[in-house]
Amino acid sequence: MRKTKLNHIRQGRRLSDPLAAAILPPEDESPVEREMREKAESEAKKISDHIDDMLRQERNDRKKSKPEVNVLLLGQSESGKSTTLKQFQLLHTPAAFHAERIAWRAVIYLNLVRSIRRILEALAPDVDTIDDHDDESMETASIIISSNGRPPSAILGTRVPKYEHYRQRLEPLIDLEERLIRLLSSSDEDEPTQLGPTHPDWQSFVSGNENYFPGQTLANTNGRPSPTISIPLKSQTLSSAANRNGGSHLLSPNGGNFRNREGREVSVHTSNNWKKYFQLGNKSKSPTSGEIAGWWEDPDDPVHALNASAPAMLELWRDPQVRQRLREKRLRLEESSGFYLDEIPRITAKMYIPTDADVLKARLKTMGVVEHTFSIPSGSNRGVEWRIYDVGGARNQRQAWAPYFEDVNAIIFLAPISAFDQVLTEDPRVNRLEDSLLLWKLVVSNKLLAHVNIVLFLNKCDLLQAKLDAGVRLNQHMISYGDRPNDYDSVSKYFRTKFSALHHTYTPNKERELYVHLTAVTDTRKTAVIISSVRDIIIKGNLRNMRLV
Ligand SMILES: Nc1nc2c(ncn2[C@@H]2O[C@H](COP(=O)(O)OP(=O)(O)OP(=O)(O)O)[C@@H](O)[C@H]2O)c(=O)[nH]1
Ligand SMILES: [Mg+2]
Repeated sequence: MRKTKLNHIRQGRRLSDPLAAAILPPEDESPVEREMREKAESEAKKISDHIDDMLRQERNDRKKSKPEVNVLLLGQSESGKSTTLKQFQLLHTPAAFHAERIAWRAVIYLNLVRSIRRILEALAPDVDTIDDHDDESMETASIIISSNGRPPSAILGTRVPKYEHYRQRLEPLIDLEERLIRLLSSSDEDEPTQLGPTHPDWQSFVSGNENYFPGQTLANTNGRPSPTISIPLKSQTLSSAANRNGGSHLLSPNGGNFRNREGREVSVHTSNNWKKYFQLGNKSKSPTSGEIAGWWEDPDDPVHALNASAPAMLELWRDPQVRQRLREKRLRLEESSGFYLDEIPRITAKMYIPTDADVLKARLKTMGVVEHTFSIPSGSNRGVEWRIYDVGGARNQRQAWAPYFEDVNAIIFLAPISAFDQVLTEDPRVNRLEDSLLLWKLVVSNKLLAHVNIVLFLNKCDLLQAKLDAGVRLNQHMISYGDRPNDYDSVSKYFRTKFSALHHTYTPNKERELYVHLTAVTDTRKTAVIISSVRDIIIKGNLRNMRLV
């Protein structure tokens, strides 16, 4: 019966399907041969079914894989981009954020030491002979520029008789600053780029050459540079870094003079490398006893030098003549990392562990682009994979932004509106607010970004409020403000209108809705609320079109 059927098929197919005919069993197949053939066929089927299963699984996995949202944080340097990223981390990956808290200790120490150095620089008796505009180390100083370009009180002012006394007592901080920078930027054998003059573009980098682009010399994918961070550095530190690495002197040491005016920056990788030394666990084992010990038991830990200088720092900061001199020079340390000055005993304590707020305030300038990924579950269980890119905002960093424009879904643009009386560190001829407005115009008018959701954070509102309360008048810096009231509500409304008008005029997509928030991104509670509303806007607005929800 079977033989007849096979013959029938054989004859039929022989004419119509040569392939089927070729794989049919031979006509004179013996029972043993048939058994072997059927066994082989069954094996082959098992393998084939297994492959089908795998393909099906992959297809399902692909369907199940999380949709992605790419968010770009943009804005000038010190606008609060990295702080916003930290808030996202705190909200969505709190365990990782807390685990890293201890590593920020070094940055906080460095910020504090730097504030002390800036105070001493400001108190130096013949400081008035130096033009404030040349001071690149005044990274976040808020110096109000009078009509002749110099603070009026810089010429005459309170003398601080104890200056020399403070200078001598605080001299160990110079070495400490150098050490902290060295520890933070200690090179790793495995890293492709190391700190030091062996870098071919080192010279142009330290000289602030606009054409310097880290991505051209570091590992680079899709035109996207490797992330680096940069920490403030003063010249003698740089020259000792050069010495250590066997390179030539770029700047000669000046014997640790506090009045060194040539603040420079040096870049180090953000790839967790800088966190390594200060992470709990690295130094927590005693080399002799093998017992677990706190860093405070390690005599080499920088906390000891800092702790020893604490009484002098406190005395300096509490000296009414010092405060008066800072007021006269209109040096607003609270606008930079000066906030640690109010917490000297806590921060210099041997067992100090940074709080969330301390980490949010820690200032570490970004160079290149830092990426942070996390998942946010949505209504359907799949959730959405968020990628947040934090870029360097200084002028010579902005060329690194463009490669990220292609696949971005949303932009959070930060404009620090308290900066209306400040100038750019990288170009002291440019008012910070003017730069923000210009940058904003470039972003909103960009055709590549025409269909990207844009959220605007008018940031540093807390500092704006304090500044206006202190009597600083907006119309002295923006003539167009005229004689409108100088209070927070009127000023913030004015800025909101100004930024919105630019968007309205220059956007290539007239349908695009602009979302504006008045923010103080160091404030965790308020920022959490804003972030969750921003998330909804991004998901519902932009991503609906992409069928991600
Ligand atoms: N008081 C106050 N401080 C803020 C606010 N936003 C940021 N800061 C502080 O300002 C400093 C600069 O903030 P960052 O987040 O590092 O600025 P950035 O935009 O990342 O700067 P770059 O990396 O140079 O581009 C940090 O010390 C922050 O803690 C704010 O709304 N209020
Ligand atoms: Mg940053």
